[in-house]
Amino acid sequence: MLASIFHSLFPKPLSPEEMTEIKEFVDNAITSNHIVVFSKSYCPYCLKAKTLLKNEYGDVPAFVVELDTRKDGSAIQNYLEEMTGQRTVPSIFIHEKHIGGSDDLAALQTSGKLRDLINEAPDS
Ligand SMILES: N[C@@H](CCC(=O)N[C@@H](CS)C(=O)NCC(=O)O)C(=O)O
Repeated sequence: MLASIFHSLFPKPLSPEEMTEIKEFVDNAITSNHIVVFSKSYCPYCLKAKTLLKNEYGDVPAFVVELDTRKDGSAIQNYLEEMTGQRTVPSIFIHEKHIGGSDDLAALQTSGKLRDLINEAPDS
């Protein structure tokens, strides 16, 4: 218990190889899936975003990465922050475009733009 608190406060620095693996995993997730949600399993904003996507766009599979269930979760979160400027979860990508978090997703849905964004062909 104390050890796990210590390691979460002072994580072991990653080797360059581990960092490369993390970047490849994130970049590949974003380029290979129409919708990607970097999430935490206990996060209410994440649940709201995942529920909206499931209820409204269940036919478009979303790739969900629960950062709190992975050893490399905080390294992924650091990389996402470096890439997008956003540290909070959910961090959502649609057709490789970073659209933000749960509030941004909900605003896009309310304005009617989310459907267009999800339906739009990736290379159009
Ligand atoms: N307004 C943001 C709020 C997101 C938010 O506050 N998420 C919390 C988790 S519930 C967070 O990322 N906290 C920092 C962390 O977990 O590292 C949204 O709509 O996505």
